[in-house]
Amino acid sequence: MDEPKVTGTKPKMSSTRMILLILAFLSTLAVIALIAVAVTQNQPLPENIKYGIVLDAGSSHTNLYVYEWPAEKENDTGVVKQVEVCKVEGPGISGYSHAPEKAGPSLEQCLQQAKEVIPSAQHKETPVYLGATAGMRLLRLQNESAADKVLSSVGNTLRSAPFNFQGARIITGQEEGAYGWITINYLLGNFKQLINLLRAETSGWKKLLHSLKSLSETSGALDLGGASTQITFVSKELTSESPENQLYFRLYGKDYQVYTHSFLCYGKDQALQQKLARDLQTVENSLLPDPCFHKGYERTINISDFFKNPCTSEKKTQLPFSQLYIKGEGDYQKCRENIQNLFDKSNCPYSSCSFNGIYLPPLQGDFGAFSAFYFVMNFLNLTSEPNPLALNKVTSTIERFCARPWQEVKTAYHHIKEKYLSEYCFSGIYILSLLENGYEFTENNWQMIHFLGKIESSDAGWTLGYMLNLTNMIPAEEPAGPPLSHGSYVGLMVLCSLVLVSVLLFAWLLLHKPKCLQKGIV
Ligand SMILES: O=P(O)(O)OP(=O)(O)OP(=O)(O)OC[C@H]1O[C@@H](n2cnc3c(O)ncnc32)[C@H](O)[C@@H]1O
Ligand SMILES: [Ca+2]
Repeated sequence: MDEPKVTGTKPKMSSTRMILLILAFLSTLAVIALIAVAVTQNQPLPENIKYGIVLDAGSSHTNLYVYEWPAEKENDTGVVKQVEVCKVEGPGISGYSHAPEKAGPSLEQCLQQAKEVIPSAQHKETPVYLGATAGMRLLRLQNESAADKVLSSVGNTLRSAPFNFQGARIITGQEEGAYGWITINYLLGNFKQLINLLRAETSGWKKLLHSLKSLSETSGALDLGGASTQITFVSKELTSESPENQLYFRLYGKDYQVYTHSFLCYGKDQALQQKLARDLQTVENSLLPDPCFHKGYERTINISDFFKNPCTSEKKTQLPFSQLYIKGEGDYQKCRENIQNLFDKSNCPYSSCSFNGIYLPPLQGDFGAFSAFYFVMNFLNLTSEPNPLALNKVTSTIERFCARPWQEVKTAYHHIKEKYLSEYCFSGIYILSLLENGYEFTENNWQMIHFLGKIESSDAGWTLGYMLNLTNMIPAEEPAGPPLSHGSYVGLMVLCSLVLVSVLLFAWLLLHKPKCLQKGIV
């Protein structure tokens, strides 16, 4: 009698078990699908690269830079990098004042190079900017219409290139200083906030600690061009005495109070012109013994156009000769005394000054010194990092170099352009004088100066900061991003799924108490 009951319940039990088994199987499948979707959906997309071009039309020459960055990370810090630099043949654009129509065509070869680096599908959307610096500032002072013609010629050439032309203009000395400061701090990762560091998958503890140190610190910027020089740094003691030297930035959620000044005529070429103009005041005949050039070195200078330059015009004198013959003496001490006269320390209308009555708050923090600061110190082997050399070592090296006869120097460095080689002695002494007499660096804070040409693959200079600003790539506030990195996100998904499977399994075991387990428990 009992038998039918037994045979009646048995199939019912196994079908429930079957359903549960199917459910468990399906939920496992669902979890696997969930993980698969999470992994593939959040896979970093193949990188969409964007490009930008900036032409640095300096006084001595023009450089074209191509930058690239991943489109998705536009607002992150430190993602833009230089992928190409092209040196334009010939002089800087201000050197075309007598034939302005030739200024534009001089850029064509480098534009061609940019066309080859940037995929043609992206040419139209790639912005191109030209910023002219001190050479054009001087030309504008000397001959405004010539400066306009030069700018219009370069504008026409850039407009006819296949890129997105965004303008060709003379930037101010303030901009030049500020963008140089932005460039080096962006490249050094000094604008990085803690959240960015935690988000970055690649940053190890070492990197994290290094960046934590610099979280509250920025590096000052020292730029030495051919015609002007800039000093820019964050100063806590910045007063409102001289508003034209004050800048305020809010970058990535932090406020910066920055001091900047650009000294026109204090780039290394114009400083030499100024020095010669002073020498011409006292010269007795057309022969000038010059302690800033090597013994045995000779150079002839044409006097006719010499005083047309705004950097020398104040010193204009009538001379009974049209050519000046310079004869090198190679005397560090005499040259230093001669150059020191370029820095007028006699009058300061502010609480503290650098020179020529220009406000300078107390120097603060590290400084990155680039352009000719780097070219010259690098040639003299004085850029030693990470342990910068002491000031007395730097001075004695320059002194010894200047004392070497010109023939010996020429033979030792026959591969270096004679124009550069002949001026390293003057430039080395000028750099020391500018930093020590001008800005009052001493042996105590000299080692805060780091001479740098590049930071990773990018040249130190104002161009990157200029582009970052004009393309709105440096936000005022910290951009909101995903709270977790891709790796952490996938890990979390896997963990959640495993917990889910375990819970389901546990629930099933509780509901059904398989005999084997019951026995075990009993
Ligand atoms: O900023 P401005 O004043 O407009 O000038 P620039 O932009 O043309 O100035 P650079 O920094 O390019 O160069 C500064 C000076 O260094 C010189 N220079 C460039 N490369 C050099 C090298 O390898 N060795 C020595 N001097 C160099 C150049 O001729 C200038 O006199
Ligand atoms: Ca420059």
